[in-house]
Amino acid sequence: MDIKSGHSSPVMTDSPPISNSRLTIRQNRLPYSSAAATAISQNSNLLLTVPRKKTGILDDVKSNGWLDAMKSSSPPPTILNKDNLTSDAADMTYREWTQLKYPSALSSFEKIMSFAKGKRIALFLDYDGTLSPIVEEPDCAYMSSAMRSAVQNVAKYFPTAIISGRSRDKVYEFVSLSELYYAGSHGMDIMSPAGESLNHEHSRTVSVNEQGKDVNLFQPASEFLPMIDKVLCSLIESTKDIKGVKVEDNKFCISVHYRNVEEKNWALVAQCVDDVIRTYPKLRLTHGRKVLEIRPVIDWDKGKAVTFLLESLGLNNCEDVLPIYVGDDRTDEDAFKVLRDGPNHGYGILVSAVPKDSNAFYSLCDPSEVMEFLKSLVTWKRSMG
Ligand SMILES: O=P(O)(O)OC[C@H]1O[C@H](O[C@H]2O[C@H](CO)[C@@H](O)[C@H](O)[C@H]2O)[C@H](O)[C@@H](O)[C@@H]1O
Repeated sequence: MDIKSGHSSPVMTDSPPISNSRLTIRQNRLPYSSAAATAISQNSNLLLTVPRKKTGILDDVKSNGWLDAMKSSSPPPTILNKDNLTSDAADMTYREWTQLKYPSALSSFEKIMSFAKGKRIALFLDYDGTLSPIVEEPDCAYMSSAMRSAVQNVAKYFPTAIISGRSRDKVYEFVSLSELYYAGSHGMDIMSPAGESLNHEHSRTVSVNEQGKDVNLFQPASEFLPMIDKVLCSLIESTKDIKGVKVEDNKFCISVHYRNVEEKNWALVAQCVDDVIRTYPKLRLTHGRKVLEIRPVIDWDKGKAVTFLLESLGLNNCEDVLPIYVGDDRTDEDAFKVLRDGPNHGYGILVSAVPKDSNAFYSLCDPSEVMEFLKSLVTWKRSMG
């Protein structure tokens, strides 16, 4: 990769840049690592008494905490909505969390807007769990038309980008608003609205299908496409007998969903993924909501995509700019961190119905509150004249 410019550049890194809280298969030895395999092959007694892949998987995965990471990756459906909290205690804990740690962006709206006064707002929105509710079937994560209108309205006043782990095509199909910026594949596939440029020497112009309008693309991981395609085929093949698994092609990354897999088979899903990707040191694995995500080991994530887009929009390092990022997933933390610690100070807003630690400043409970927040932004902007 040879990307030279004043813009942030993706750089190959040797070790997987994953935070400590995020457990990975590679960091946590899985059953049947090469060391274990060597030990077994050197001891024929062991070979007889420890049947490969039958016992040991669960024990090893459990002792590494890896299965716990898979279990805790998404709140159970019973507590997904604020109206549905299972007990008064849970309700109280959530309220304390919003009061003491991550205040509601709706209750704090005036405070946020007093800080925004005289500033240009740039808006970044995650898709799944933020604009659409989490559902069992990834292909059915539709956005309501009310939410689409809210996004459309807010984009009339503020530059708005959708930043998603999904492929850009897929998220564009769901959102269907041509006036937005889109960053698919966790920011590795960035597209300007028609007629706009990303202002980067390595962006390229392509015609988009229906109306043949020109858009500008930036794809820092394009050299990994052949490898990702190969891994995609292997993963589809190796998991085909596990009921409920869904392998999703997100172009520059792959999602292996286990939401609909019986919990007793989660270790098997992990094993299949590890078996395939262990021979690809240029790929890394992260955890999403009941999903294992495989992507290239480049120094690029949703946070980098936010910085790139601010640069493209000429809003980088400007004191009169307030970026706001709304997201629900672990991968959104990279963007929250950039807005919290980087030169482009702004607000991360975590969408969560359960208390959790985050680099965000504020919180919203669910997509319906996200919609309310977007509408409030529009009302505020109109009231400013
Ligand atoms: O960055 P995002 O827009 O939040 O995308 C992250 C992943 O979202 C999707 O999976 C999640 O939502 C599904 C639909 O609600 C749900 O069934 C699944 O369990 C969740 O993990 C998407 O399918 C993935 O490809 C994205 O990476």
